[in-house]
Amino acid sequence: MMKITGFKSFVASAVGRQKNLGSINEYVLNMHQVKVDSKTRKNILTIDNFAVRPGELVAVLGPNGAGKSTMLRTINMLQPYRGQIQLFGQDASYANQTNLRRRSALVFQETLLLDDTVFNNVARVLQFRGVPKHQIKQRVYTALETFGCEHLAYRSARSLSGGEGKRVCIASGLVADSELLLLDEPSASLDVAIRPQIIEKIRQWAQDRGSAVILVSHNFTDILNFADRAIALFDGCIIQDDKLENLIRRPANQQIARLVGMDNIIPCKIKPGDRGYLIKLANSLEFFYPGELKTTITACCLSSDAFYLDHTNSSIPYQPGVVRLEGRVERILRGIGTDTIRFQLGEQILTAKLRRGYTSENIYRHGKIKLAFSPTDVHFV
Ligand SMILES: Nc1ncnc2c1ncn2[C@@H]1O[C@H](COP(=O)(O)OP(=O)(O)OP(=O)(O)O)[C@@H](O)[C@H]1O
Repeated sequence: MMKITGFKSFVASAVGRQKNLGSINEYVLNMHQVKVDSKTRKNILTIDNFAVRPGELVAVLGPNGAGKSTMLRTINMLQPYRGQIQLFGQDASYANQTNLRRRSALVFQETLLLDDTVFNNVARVLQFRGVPKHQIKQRVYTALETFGCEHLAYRSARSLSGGEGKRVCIASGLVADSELLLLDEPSASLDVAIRPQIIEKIRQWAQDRGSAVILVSHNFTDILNFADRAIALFDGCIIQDDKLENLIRRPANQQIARLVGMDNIIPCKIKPGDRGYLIKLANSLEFFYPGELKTTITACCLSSDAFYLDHTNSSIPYQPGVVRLEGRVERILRGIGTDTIRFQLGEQILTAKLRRGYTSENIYRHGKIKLAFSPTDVHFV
């Protein structure tokens, strides 16, 4: 009787909390007002709201020490926290944590394997989840094969190289087909040639099984190949949570612009006019911007692929919708298909990416270069 009363009050309080956190099956993860402190430091993590739907592929970006690993550990209930975390519709503070852990998997940044064979390390994950014995061998081999380590099955985990160990950790993390995968730098210590394949295999594996993934990575190529959505974490707080494309093209501030590798971040001043704004860049270039802008803007971001070669006569100084400029070529970095041109404009060095055919014939180091861009390709922060 006591147990039933206890259960009823647990359900009632869980239902109360649920109102803050949305409907039960809509999300695999829902964080609300979550704070993590350590003994020596406050606010390692401060997440107001963050939710992940089944099957979503979310990347987490942030500089060293931003709180990315802490975030994954907190979601995996390895870190004390205040606030509300709901996993698979259940409040993580009150539900059976072992059951919740069986439905998610964390691949740590460090290679963590027990002193046993590779096969036994991976098989243990399935044993912990109560998978019938007769299924274990085949599932372990499928995971090992997918991540290119079936030949290591009976090697001691201690004898593996860094990259081999990492692949075995990925196989262990994915073998149970969990509904939520938390991956902390899965491609770190993998060689450059194999990295895109492994990331693609993780993506494919997750999509085939409808698993949601939260991927932490410093490697921007991994993120581009993997995620649909990305969050930028600074000082433990989510600064931007957006489609990956928006995060790259429309970063919320200069820090994120730098983090996503925005090539040209140019300080600017803006002056309101009749039909828009006059933009004065620090390198003395001025142009007219026809849209709405916030008055707090301090810089203009221009992706290197927004530039194109200006073949027109520069005696036509102004044409609506086009900004023209003349710079001095400092460096030409030859690439496949496109060349990267570093050029000086006023006091600043800017970067343009141009199609190879043009640059090899017409552009020389220390020569002049005439470029143009559209004001609508500029993003202001
Ligand atoms: N137990 C702890 N005590 C004190 N500070 C801690 C503790 N755990 C983490 N931190 C600090 O919290 C911050 C976030 O650490 P975390 O490992 O989550 O960062 P990260 O974004 O994963 O960094 P990296 O990209 O370098 O792996 C760091 O400044 C770290 O030093």
